Amino acid sequence: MSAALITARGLAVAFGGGPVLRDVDLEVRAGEIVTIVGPNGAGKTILLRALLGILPPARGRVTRRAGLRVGYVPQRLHIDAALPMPVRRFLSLPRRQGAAVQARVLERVGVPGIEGQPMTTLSGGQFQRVLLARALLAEPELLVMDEPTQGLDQPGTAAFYRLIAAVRAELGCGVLSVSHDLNVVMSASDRVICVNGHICCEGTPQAVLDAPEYRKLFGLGTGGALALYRHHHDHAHDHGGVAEPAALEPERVRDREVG
Ligand SMILES: Nc1ncnc2c1ncn2[C@@H]1O[C@H](COP(=O)(O)OP(=O)(O)OP(=O)(O)O)[C@@H](O)[C@H]1O
Repeated sequence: MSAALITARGLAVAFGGGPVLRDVDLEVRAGEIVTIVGPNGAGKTILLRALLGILPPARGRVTRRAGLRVGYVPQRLHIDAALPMPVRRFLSLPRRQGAAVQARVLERVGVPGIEGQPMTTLSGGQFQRVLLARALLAEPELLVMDEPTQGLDQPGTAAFYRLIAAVRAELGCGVLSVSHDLNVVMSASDRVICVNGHICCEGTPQAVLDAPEYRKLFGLGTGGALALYRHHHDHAHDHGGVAEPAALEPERVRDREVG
């Protein structure tokens, strides 16, 4: 197996009120698609930011491979509607990119020829693809994405993840993303990590897909992915004020989704 691109050991992140994330051990290797799932406020974005070195760890260590090229697709990006920002200018932030390079990368992400279109007039799917295009300009060895399909419908989401799979195959990059699209995550990831203030559970989606309980649940809204929690979740949460949402309580989920 290839060496890790990025590794966290005993990672904790704290703000004034105490740790929001603790005891995180993880690594992402070249060519691997790893997806972080978890409830709202679980610390997913914080984890990405700590891995990227934007937030300092309160404890533990993050190691990035020397000279690692990272492409980052942020969760939200507000573009001021009053600011004329055509796609071509956006793609040249922060580094100027030539027309041919821009045309190629837009084509690559499935939105050719939109260089002149203002960012504010793009559809949700086009906008996300332009964000991805900008991240790809870094020729990343590791692509990090924070809820890249937020606001997209199911087919749009599925298409986006198919694109990510193709990009991974082409570039051989590692992909680390946060996602709420739990059913899609199941088929689009090599490994799923469930975070709720710490790593609750992790594993291959296949192991979960093979479980009879999962098959029973699969396809029923978020039921399939919630089966993941049910499958591995064998401990209580009593730490640091991070609440365990009722929606993730295993048996209740089962009753609600199957019954
Ligand atoms: N700058 C900050 N100062 C203090 N607390 C913060 C700060 N940023 C995040 N937090 C807290 O850290 C916790 C984790 O936040 P984070 O944004 O990582 O959640 P998340 O899992 O990405 O949630 P969501 O799915 O809603 O995006 C939350 O309780 C949040 O309130």
